[in-house]
Amino acid sequence: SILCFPRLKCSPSAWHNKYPVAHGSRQSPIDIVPHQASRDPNLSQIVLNYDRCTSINISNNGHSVVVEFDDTDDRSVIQGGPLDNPYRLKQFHFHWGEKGCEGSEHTVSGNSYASELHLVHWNAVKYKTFDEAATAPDGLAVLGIFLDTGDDHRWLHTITDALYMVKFKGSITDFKDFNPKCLLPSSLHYWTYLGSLTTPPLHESVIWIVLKDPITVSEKQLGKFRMLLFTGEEEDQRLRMENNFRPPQPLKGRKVRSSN
Ligand SMILES: COc1ccc(CNS(=O)(=O)c2ccc(S(N)(=O)=O)s2)cc1
Ligand SMILES: [Zn+2]
Repeated sequence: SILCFPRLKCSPSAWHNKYPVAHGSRQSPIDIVPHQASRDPNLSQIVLNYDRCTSINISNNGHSVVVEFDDTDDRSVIQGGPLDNPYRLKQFHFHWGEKGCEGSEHTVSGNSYASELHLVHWNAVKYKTFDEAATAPDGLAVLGIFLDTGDDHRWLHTITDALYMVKFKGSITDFKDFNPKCLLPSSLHYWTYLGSLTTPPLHESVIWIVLKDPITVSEKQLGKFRMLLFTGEEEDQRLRMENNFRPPQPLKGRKVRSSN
């Protein structure tokens, strides 16, 4: 369909043609309505053990900018909360808009944030590889963090300073010694629900943990993400990477739980 014309980006509303699960029963993102979320006293706090994490590289995959980690052992994991065992950190990436009032994937009572950071983890206790976990109902745990605009974020410059190196789709460069702990808000209070990847292949394999409190970054810092391109160096068309967020999907009876 025209919505998937090779030169144009394939829009979310057309994804169902190639990925019928796009109309599935546990798709992400969703609109989170705080007072409709059920406080669950059995939900413990989430624990992030990122102290020995090993970042490897930063790349532009044509959808977002991605920082990948060494996930060959349990050196950096998320556990607790809704998770039955530790999940290994594999990568983090961002979603953002073309202006500050939209860009996040999850919304809160219909309101968008300027951007959303996703830290992707996989269940290496139950599954042998990330790809196997990515197709299992409890295979992935993605920690979502909202980005609000305001003052400069004191550590985000380590990422935004590297973005010029990965301007084009398919570019990649070393990115060592980055600990994502510096991108966390002060509170780890969260909402959690069962969902999916928000980009194709849209696998319904994600336990979502969305932090209630946003971090603050400046418009200037966010603007640097918008100088990335969806297109490769060899392509004649230059499409700026922005609005790489999927809109909220039907809840279809799912329950959103809230930590205390
Ligand atoms: C088996 O083949 C596969 C398996 C898995 C993927 C995507 N995996 S991924 O971690 O890059 C993510 C994509 C979107 C993410 S979001 N916005 O929901 O956090 S995470 C691709 C091919
Ligand atoms: Zn994402």
